[in-house]
Amino acid sequence: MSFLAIKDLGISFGGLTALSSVSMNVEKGQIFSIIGPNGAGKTTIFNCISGIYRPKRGSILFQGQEMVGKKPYQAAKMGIARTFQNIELFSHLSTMDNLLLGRHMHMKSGILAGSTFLGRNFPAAREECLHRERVERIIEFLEIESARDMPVSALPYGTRKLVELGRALAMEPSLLLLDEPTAGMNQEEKRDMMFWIRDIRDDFDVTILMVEHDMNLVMEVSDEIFALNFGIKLVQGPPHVVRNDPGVLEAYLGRD
Ligand SMILES: Nc1ncnc2c1ncn2[C@@H]1O[C@H](COP(=O)(O)OP(=O)(O)OP(=O)(O)O)[C@@H](O)[C@H]1O
Repeated sequence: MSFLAIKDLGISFGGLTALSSVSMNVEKGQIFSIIGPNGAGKTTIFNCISGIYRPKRGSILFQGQEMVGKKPYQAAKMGIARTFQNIELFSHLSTMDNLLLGRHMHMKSGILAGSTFLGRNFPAAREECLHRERVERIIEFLEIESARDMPVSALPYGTRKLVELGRALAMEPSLLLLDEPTAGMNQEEKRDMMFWIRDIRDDFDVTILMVEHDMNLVMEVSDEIFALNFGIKLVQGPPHVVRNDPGVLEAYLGRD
């Protein structure tokens, strides 16, 4: 059974069919990209997987469990974390605090209890230390030490993207959904992001599902690619197959 098996997924908004009978299989440990022109339905697939949208038809089996009907917090508890097209962080809080919030669902005693007990022997304080250690590891891994205590609002855009990625990692997901991880980045930041994505898969033992417009990055980093247009599957396959698919070429370059 596939790690993530999407079958016959369909959803409409008013008269607009955003996804029409979409099926795809993602295997454990893959870097799997979803591509397609603007409005093709890519983010809608993410929203269905993470419980933000409830599809009208079809099923989404994640490690054998049905996700359709689950709420976003349930998807998170089951090991699905995501980043957003437009960065979603608490901009007045520090990098550290944003990442600690990512650990929230693993906390037994809550952030407040952990940070208000002074004695290190209180269970809540001990737990808080463990969470901070985990977060420190992620900060080190993403090389954002200099941003640790700064409010997110004061950070450059590329660093904020990394903080959002760090917060998703802090949730210890087994499936990470990255929605346009390099949007708004310069070439150097994009290259760095490509290495992060590979390293994250390898070091954090996480399967990565990514929506991305930068075709160079997609072709270089993906094990498997799913292309769609107008909510309809064009092709699924490894980069060399998708790159040469006539339907994909037409969707991106036009008929002529
Ligand atoms: N909540 C919603 N209400 C109405 N229409 C929606 C909603 N969510 C998505 N759509 C529509 O569904 C279609 C697919 O949108 P989606 O955001 O999934 O596209 P996308 O492939 O991610 O596009 P982009 O690359 O521009 O982000 C679009 O026509 C969009 O306007």
